[in-house]
Amino acid sequence: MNGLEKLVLREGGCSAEVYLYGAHVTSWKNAQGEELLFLSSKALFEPPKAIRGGIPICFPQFSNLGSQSLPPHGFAHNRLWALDAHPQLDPPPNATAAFTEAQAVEREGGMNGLEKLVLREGGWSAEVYLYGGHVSSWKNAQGEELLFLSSKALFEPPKAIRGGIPICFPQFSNLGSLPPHGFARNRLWALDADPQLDPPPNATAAFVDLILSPSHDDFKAYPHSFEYRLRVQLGPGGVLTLTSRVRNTNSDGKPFSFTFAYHTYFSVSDISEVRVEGLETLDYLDNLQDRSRFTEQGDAITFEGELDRIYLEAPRKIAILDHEKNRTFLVIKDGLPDAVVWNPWDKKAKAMSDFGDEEYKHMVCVEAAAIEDPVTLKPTEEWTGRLQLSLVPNTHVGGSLDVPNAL
Ligand SMILES: O=P(O)(O)OC[C@H]1O[C@@H](O)[C@H](O)[C@@H](O)[C@@H]1O
Repeated sequence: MNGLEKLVLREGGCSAEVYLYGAHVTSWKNAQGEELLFLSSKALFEPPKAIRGGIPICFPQFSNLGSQSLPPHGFAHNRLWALDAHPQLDPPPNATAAFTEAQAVEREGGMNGLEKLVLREGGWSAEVYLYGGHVSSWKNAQGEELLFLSSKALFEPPKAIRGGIPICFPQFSNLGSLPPHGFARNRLWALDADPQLDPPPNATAAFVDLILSPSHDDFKAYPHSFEYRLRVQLGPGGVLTLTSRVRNTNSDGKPFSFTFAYHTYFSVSDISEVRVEGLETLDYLDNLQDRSRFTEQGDAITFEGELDRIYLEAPRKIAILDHEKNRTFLVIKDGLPDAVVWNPWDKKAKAMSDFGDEEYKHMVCVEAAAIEDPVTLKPTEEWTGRLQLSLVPNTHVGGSLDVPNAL
């Protein structure tokens, strides 16, 4: 209500709602959806007024039984509470009980005061900025950063963050009238209080749900109503999963189309030692040659210069082998038929103000995407595009790297 943030707990068909304002439980429903708490139809969700109904917390004073200087029932019910990242209380013994993502998610001030969420799971961590719905960091249990983030990345809206996982939506590159890569990466997303998606079955996974709806200006440039929900989840073994759900909420009965990419920047030790496997023999559009169509000939993609290609109908799994680090990134994609591979090399690196001259040596973008056939949604239809990233050791077989087995 009134933009106040709430958390929704769900368990076995039952649900409860908790507002950060007042730490106020406002709803408790049985599996038949019947409300069990009273909430006045005239309740105001307007701080500093307390919410009439639900479970207000009277603290540090009940009624007027105390100091005259405290308001009746104290002040806890009129304050904005925060998610507690270190609750010093065990999770519920019943693993199916719902508890807030506060268990493993910390809300912190990031660069330039932009807010970020930190997910933690088994020593691994990931960071997500509300600005851009942008994953800026993914670290293993040894604290090594697995995503590339430029030392010159600007955290200055409306500039996109250079590195991590920018989201290209509703347009990839300049394939349309919108700014390059659309606008999702330059907007402030909100925490999604009602993600309409069950919590991960594994209760230990840390996750956060974000939502983006078009602003007035976005609507002028892209005249469609949509809800874009993004879940970022860090699961056991450090598996990082991004699930995007875009719904057409147009009331004019019109469909709309978009192109999309998870523009993932992987951190690699030396680009000239990197191989991308899984895209061999595919057709691709070469962005460096007016998007002309070619067929990949080599047995893996290696890098000796600038490369900027859209591989069409790419398989679900792609591997990025980092020879020097003896490790492989596995990219698993669903709902995303294409895959972009990009390295700017030296000249283009120098031309980018938010990218170090030599940094192209330590990054490669492999982007799960939907480009050649734009996604079209009729009103009420929803599209899901999922990206799953994991890290495995390289397997050497007779001197060559045997990734298909790992896949
Ligand atoms: O500088 P931007 O807008 O973040 O784009 C970076 C690159 O993104 C890639 O996805 C494109 O294929 C490239 O052509 C582009 O240069």
